Formats: sequence, C-alpha cells, structure tokens
Amino acid sequence: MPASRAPSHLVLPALEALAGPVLLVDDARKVAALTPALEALLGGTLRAGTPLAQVLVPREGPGPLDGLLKDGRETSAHLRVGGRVKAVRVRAVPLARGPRASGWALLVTPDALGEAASRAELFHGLWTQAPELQRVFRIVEKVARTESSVLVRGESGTGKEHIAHALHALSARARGPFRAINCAALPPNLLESELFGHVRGAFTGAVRDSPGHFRLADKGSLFLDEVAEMPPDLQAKMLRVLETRTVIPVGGRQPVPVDVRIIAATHRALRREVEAGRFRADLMYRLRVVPLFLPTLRERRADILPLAMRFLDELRQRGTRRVERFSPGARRRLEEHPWPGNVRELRNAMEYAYVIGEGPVVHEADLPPEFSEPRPATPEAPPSRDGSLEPARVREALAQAGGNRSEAARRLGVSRVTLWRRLRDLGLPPER
Ligand SMILES: Nc1ncnc2c1ncn2[C@@H]1O[C@H](COP(=O)(O)OP(=O)(O)OP(=O)(O)O)[C@@H](O)[C@H]1O
Repeated sequence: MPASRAPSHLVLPALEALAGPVLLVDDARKVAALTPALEALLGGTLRAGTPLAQVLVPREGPGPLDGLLKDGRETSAHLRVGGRVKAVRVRAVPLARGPRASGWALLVTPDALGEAASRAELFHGLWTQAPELQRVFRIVEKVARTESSVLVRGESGTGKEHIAHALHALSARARGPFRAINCAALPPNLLESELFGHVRGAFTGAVRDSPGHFRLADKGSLFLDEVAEMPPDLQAKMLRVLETRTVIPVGGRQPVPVDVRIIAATHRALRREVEAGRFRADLMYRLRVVPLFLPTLRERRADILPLAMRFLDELRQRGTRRVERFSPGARRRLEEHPWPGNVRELRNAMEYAYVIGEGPVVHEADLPPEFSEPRPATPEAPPSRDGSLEPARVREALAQAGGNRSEAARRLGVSRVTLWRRLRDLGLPPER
C-alpha cells in the first residue's frame, strides 16, 4: 500500500492526536467527519453531509461563515448538536491543493466564557450568570407586585440602586416618580429637611417652602440608601411617617398625607445595628418585611471576566479600540482580586485598562496600580522574623525593580507603606 494512502481508521485518531477536537468540512461546506474528542465535547455527533451553516453559528464578525473560514482567526461560535447548543472557539485551517480550498479543518476548543454567557441573564441593567443573584431577580419580580417594604443589603457597588429601580419599574407605581436619597451623605438636620421638606423661615437660609423627597415621591417609590446611618431622632420621625403615612415639614405643624413605597438599602447587617443599640428595632421591622441579599463580586467569581468583557464592549461602542481578550496574567489578576468596590470597581478598572492599553489584548500592566501592589488581605510578614526586610534584601529588591518602589514592595511581599517606612528607617530616600 502506498504511504500516501493511510488506512482511514488511522486518519481521525492521528488528526486528534495532533490537533484535539477537529471538524472536517468539505469544499461544499458540508460536514465530512469529526474526531471522537469533538463528539465527546459536543455530547453527540454530526451527520456527514449536514450543511455547516446549519450547525455552526459564529457569534462575532460580519459575514456568517465567510469570515470564519477565510481569515483564519479564532472566533467564538455556537455549535448545534441535537437540541443542544455548545459555546466554542473555532479556528479554520484551509486544506488546499492548488489555489482552491478543498475543504477545511476546524480546530475547536470549548469556550468557558461563552458557556457562561448562555446561562447569563440581564435584568434591568444587572448582568449575571450566578444563580444566587438570579434568585434575587425572581424575588424582585414577585415582591414588586405588592406594597411590602424591601430592604436591600449588599456591599457598595453590588447593584442595590439598580435593584431598587427594578422594583419600582416592575410595580404598579412605575408611572409615578422614583427618588433616591443617601442617608449617609448629609448632616442630620439637612437630611431631615431633604426627606420631609421645610416651610419658609424654618431655619436660616430657608427662603421658601421645600417639599422634600417624600412628597416629591408621592405615588411613586423612595429609595433610602445607607439607611443604617440615619441618626436616632430621625429614625423616630421616619417611623412616625411610615405609621401615619403623613409627613410634617421642618418648621411646619400640619401633617401632609403621602403615598410612597419605601425601598431601603444598607451595607450593614441591620440586626446587628439593632443589637448594638444604633438602630430602632421597630423601624427595622417596618423596613425589612422582605430582605434581599446581593452577593459580592468575589462570591460570584465566574461573573468577573464576562462582566469585564461586557464593559470593554460598551467602551468600544464609544471608542475605537477593540479588545478581544485578556492575557493569562491579567485574567489571573482579575480573578484573584478581592473587588472591595464590587462591580463598580470592575467597571472603573476596565475603563482604566481600555484607556491605558493598546491593541486587542488587555495585559496585566494595563490594570490599575492596585493590581500590581501586594494584596492587603494577605497579612504582612513581620519584617524581623523572616528577615524579608533586611537592608541587603531591600536594596536588592530595589535594584531588581529598577528603583520602582511599588514593584520592589511587590517583590518583597509587603505593602508600599511598609517599604516606605523601612526605607526611611534605613536612611534611604523613601521617594525617588
Ligand atoms: N450585575 C451587574 N451588572 C452590570 N452592572 C452592574 C452590576 N452590578 C452593579 N453594576 C454597576 O455597578 C455600578 C454600581 O451599581 P449601583 O449604584 O446599583 O450599586 P450600589 O450597590 O447601589 O452601590 P452604592 O452602595 O455604592 O451606592 C453601576 O455602574 C452599575 O451599572
């Protein structure tokens, strides 16, 4: 048998050994064969002769299949097998004898991000694939139809205000106003008049009547952000408003009826605030009929990269740079970061990376400076015990880092502040 005629039962295993999951397509763009690894990946097989366009749908690029087959770049796509759809990355290698392609070998890898995207949900501007957060969305849909008061608990940047908006938008009050006020942002006396309004002359500067947020939110919803920060005397007044459904403006006497649904939010455990005597139990029970807990971003790490890509895509709509992926180092940094500022911090980090970097890849060096600093969560090694800050080591780290203090601190595994202190103690210039 001539060597050019390999037995056909060897061809696919050989192909698979060399290239992993592969789909062979003939020049009529029909499925010719697939390797067992691809069958395993798809959880089923494709019939030979099936038009490729019926089973492979690229998720990027202009022309449906043309781009994928012509430009040889790896592309995200959906492969349909039976009733299932699998998110994959595909690169087409033309099999040419002479000028014309006699077919293609499609090199296929699973697309974890794409898979995640197909489980994902966009709910009133909040994107997630985390079942914990999707459960919150379902509760929001139900409770929106009622008048029950809702307390949203979550760290900064987890989407509390978006949830409040969604509750309002899905409720019978949707045509009414939605007002938001941050109870931590104003001094107590100002907060009272912002909430309940004031009459002219109530205090210096009160040159005219002011309705206050409660009356402005009449027939709508009022979002009380950081409600745990409300001072005690105002908590008492708030309770009275909720019980009587009337407000008395600062400096006024007449109660004014209001029809407002309260949605409150806090990053604190309100129960603990009650136990510590900082928050009224009766007000907590009024506000917390339906508590909702928003998970932090570090509790749903699988959301980090897809959300980051979404933000980069949004930026592309306004800018010119097109980001396609993260370098392995950048991926690791993003996935390991503790995200104290949650999704807001992620959005800002992507804006930074978009502006600072260039080209289709986000590198580690494009991330904001805190990503190259040692993490505060890891306790710093006591300098004297492991000798990590001996003068010689400090000098060596500085030399290796080309004098860059942040980089030297990272190499030594200490914070910049610790390094700064040590440099000062050693009589070395802490700043360059
Ligand atoms: N799941 C999400 N998907 C997309 N964007 C999100 C998500 N969660 C939060 N964001 C974005 O993060 C930012 C902060 O959201 P929001 O203001 O609702 O958070 P918050 O919990 O009310 O924050 P704070 O307590 O600091 O006021 C917004 O830009 C919002 O679009």
